[in-house]
Amino acid sequence: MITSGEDDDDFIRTISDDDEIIQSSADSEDLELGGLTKKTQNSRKRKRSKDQGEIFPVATDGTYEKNKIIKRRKIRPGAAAKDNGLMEEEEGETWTAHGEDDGALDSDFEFQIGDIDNWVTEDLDGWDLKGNAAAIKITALGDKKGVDIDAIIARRGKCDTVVENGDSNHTNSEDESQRESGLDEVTGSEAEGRGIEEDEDENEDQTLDEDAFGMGVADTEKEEGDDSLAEDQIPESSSDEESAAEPVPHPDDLDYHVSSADEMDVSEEQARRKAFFAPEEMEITSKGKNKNTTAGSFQSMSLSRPILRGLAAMGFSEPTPIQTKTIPVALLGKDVVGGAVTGSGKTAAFIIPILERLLYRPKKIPTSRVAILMPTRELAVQCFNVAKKLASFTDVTFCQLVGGFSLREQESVLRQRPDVIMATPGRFIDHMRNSASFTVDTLEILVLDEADRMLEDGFADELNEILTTIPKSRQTMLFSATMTDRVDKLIRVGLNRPLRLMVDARKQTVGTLIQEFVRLRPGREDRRLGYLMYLCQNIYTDHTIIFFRQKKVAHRVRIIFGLFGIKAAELHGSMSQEQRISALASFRTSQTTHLLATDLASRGLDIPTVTTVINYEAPQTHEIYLHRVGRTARAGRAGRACTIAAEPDRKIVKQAVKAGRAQGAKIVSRVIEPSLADEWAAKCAALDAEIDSILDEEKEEKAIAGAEMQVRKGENIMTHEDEIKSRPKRTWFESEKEKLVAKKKGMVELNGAVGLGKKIVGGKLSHKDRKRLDDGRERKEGRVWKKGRGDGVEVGRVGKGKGKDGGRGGSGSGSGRKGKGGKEGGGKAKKVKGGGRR
Ligand SMILES: Nc1ncnc2c1ncn2[C@@H]1O[C@H](COP(=O)(O)OP(=O)(O)OP(=O)(O)O)[C@@H](O)[C@H]1O
Repeated sequence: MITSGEDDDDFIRTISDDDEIIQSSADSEDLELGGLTKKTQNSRKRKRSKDQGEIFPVATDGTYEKNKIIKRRKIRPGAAAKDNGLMEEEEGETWTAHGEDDGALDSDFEFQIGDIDNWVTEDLDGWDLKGNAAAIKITALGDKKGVDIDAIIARRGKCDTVVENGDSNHTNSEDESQRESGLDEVTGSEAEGRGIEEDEDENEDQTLDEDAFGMGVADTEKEEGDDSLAEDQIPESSSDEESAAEPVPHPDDLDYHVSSADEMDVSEEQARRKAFFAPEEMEITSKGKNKNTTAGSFQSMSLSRPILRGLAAMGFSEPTPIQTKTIPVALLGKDVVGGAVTGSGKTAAFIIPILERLLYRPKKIPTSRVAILMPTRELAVQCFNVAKKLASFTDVTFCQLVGGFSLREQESVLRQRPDVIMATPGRFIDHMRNSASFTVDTLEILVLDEADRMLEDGFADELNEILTTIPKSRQTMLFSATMTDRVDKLIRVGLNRPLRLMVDARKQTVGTLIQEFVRLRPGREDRRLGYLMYLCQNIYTDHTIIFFRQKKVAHRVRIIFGLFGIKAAELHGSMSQEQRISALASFRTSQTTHLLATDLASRGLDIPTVTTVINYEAPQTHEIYLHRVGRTARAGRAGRACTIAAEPDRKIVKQAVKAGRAQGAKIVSRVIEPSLADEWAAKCAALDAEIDSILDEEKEEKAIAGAEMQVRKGENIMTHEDEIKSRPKRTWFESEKEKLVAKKKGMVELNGAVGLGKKIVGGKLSHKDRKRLDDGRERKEGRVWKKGRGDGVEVGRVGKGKGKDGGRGGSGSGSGRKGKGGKEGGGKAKKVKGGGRR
């Protein structure tokens, strides 16, 4: 609806602004579009088109219920950036303190990636959903591959290592029979023979409760004492540089921990939520039935033919429950908060309506209209590929802005104004502030995927910055498998009366997942590796992700796997972006059988072939446990999660078992004969010296590679000195100190003060923080102009006068962003909206 006569040419309110749906027929000649007749609309449309304005309709059931006409876009002249192919090189990565982002959100981290095309990464990552190995062209990744640990292992293996490979050459059918034979060998809970105990009937439950570790969830008093003991042990048992923070109950776990006082808070919180969300709050079951809406097929959603063809190409015949709920609402342009268990199709739930809406965009002038933010580079790449596939029969264009890839290549892609931008928040802000070719003024849809993870990483300020900079007339959709209080705060700041669409919100793992626990009795904690080796050599011999709390341990175990001839890949933040992509690709295509990962891989990764997740130790929180085990049993497939648990893991195991039982999940206890684990532990221990030599060799190779990189960097600087000096300094929206404070705050909220104290005292600055501090020093030396809101204000925490909801107040003044040519810009003073968003 047009707000006023004067600005009708500028702005027509969206359906989300007044929540009013105008039912109309597409066939009607006098169709009302936002209060105008079609005829009038068309004439306005032509006028706007002339004026470079845009219309982005909100459609549902094949009809436009209301057109959303956004503010006339002020096209920023494309900067005449000269891309001389120079890339800023980074120092080699080092092991960083625990709790670091694993590099996932490091906007500063940049690699030269050779031939990689940021537009089309299908060749790059080969995440072909059918697992087509031929589609993978990892070799095109350029020369910054990092040190090849496999080559070192192979080289040393030839010289002086002889490792008996045990039973590593199992076929799949052998694995299956091994798993089944375990089931046959149920020996009762007291026995320590190999086998599995099924948690099937009441009596057996009791036996498990008494004996199996973590299963006695009813025995609260006793276990309360045990827990405190376990907590005491945590700092001891994980005291290296990446020591893990003490587990504390997550807000999501409140169901299991609330005291009566807490219950009051919960009900208050529920009341607040009720007041905030749109009244149509919907909860449905996994069967897709809901009294508020009609469950339907994709066809009944009246999606356009190109979208239906894309769905068919993906093999999606019926929508999943979260898709059934989300797509019709998102097509209306409404804000959405979506929650559903892992692997339930949340990605397509927001991609499909976005594509449908984009089909009707004006095409004359390319415009970036959609931004999708997600916590890790891997997820952005994965989402990019899903979207590309779904859009195969459309002309919608995409790009990805993720850390680890060339800023300048991304800038040149942005200049082509792709319709959809998939990004990690850090890199998105970097471009938002520093790339002349990018403006967020035209964005109409914002998606925050895995929002809770983005907040955990201390990126609340970044998200706030984004939410308060993108036009508030946008549609915002937020998704996560878990909802936390921090997510709720974000929702209040960034969303407008969202519809809350929850699917099986209380069932926290999928029904097709079997959860196994292997108990390490007190005194046997140091045999953990032996148990893992036994499992991976005999039971879970392929398609298995193993999660570690510490990168260092993952890497060491990776070497051990290599020495025993197990084809394994690792994935964590101490690897270069190319190594990460290559590792994932090899695992996706079964070139490697095991993926050894940190929690970098715990969220969102969708690898349909994963049959097993092993937790080398329990994660810090129940919430992370849910995400980890959610890497298997996806989209209705079967899967197993096997957690190796010792005393320090008791609390998380207890929560997992209690939650699992509450939802009727299958929980089993696997008993492994101690002598078998001891045997493997001894074999591994015998390799200690060899592993240390391999690590030394790797260190040396890294040092050489680092030195070579510095030489190349020096040469580049000498050759292109003038151009480099003429580049405007990149800016950041908050000071380094503020950034560190925000990060610490995020950690406190997630892990409690104990974990934080350890990290600050013992931890060292991450590469990212170091670089930011360096940048800060540089900025102090010279006057640097920043782009965007508040143009002309010196770098720092500018315009942070927040409204009630965290929106930004104040007004920008002046102008002057240094253009690519190095000239101080004389751009127009830009009006900055006062008050918070909603
Ligand atoms: N309608 C559908 N029919 C069949 N398969 C589907 C459908 N929608 C999605 N899938 C498949 O389900 C799997 C999981 O989807 P997706 O990765 O979007 O889950 P998710 O809910 O985002 O999980 P997570 O919370 O772990 O990120 C993917 O392999 C996807 O191809």
